[in-house]
Amino acid sequence: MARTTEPMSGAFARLIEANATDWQAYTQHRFVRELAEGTLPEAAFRHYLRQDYLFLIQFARVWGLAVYKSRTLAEIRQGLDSLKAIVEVELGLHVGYCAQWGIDEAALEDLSESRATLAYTRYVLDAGMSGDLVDLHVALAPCIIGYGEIARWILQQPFTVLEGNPYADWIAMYAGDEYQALVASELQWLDERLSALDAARMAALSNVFRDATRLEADFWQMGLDLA
Ligand SMILES: Cc1ncc(CN)c(N)n1
Repeated sequence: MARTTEPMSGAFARLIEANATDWQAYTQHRFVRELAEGTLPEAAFRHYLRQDYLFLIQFARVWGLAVYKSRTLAEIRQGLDSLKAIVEVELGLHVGYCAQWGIDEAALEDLSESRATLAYTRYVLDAGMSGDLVDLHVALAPCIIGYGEIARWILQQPFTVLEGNPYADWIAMYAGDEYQALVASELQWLDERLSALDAARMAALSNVFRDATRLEADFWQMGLDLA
């Protein structure tokens, strides 16, 4: 598990710096702190897990859109690999994990999306539809890179308790090497693309990043509120 949070230094870091307050409100949200302490009410976590299943389905559509928005074969492969990873691996793991929390697959099939899930997922789809592949990846960054940072942050906090913490598996999954490698490759992709852009384009992307970050924070809040 990754136990250090080295500060980011590439072009993507500029998006975080420009939206530091929103980024902190998301990555250090009360939901995250209570996960780390193991004090999060289980009903809140179950609600989050259910909605996250619906989130992942929409997330698969986002990668389908990324394939469509690709200009090169390498980009098509990247989108396709991510789409396959969600549909063939992540959703299966999520269903298995939900079962451990007493949520069976039939119950997942029956769910309807909360407003926070709708708002966030459709925002990302729209950012991709109306923009290009960079807009799409920037809208996804709070999701992909954010969870990696959250897991690393949790491991560094003095209040974090892993022993006997019902959420320890969840923390380990996002702090684990496999997820952290995904984060590193997404960061590299973004750093390469963003470093070539001018200030006006970066300012527009910063707004996309800010909105998606706020919608991630709302997703945590939705879990706390059981909304
Ligand atoms: C809402 C949300 N955001 C991010 C992730 C992790 N990619 C997730 N599973 N769910």
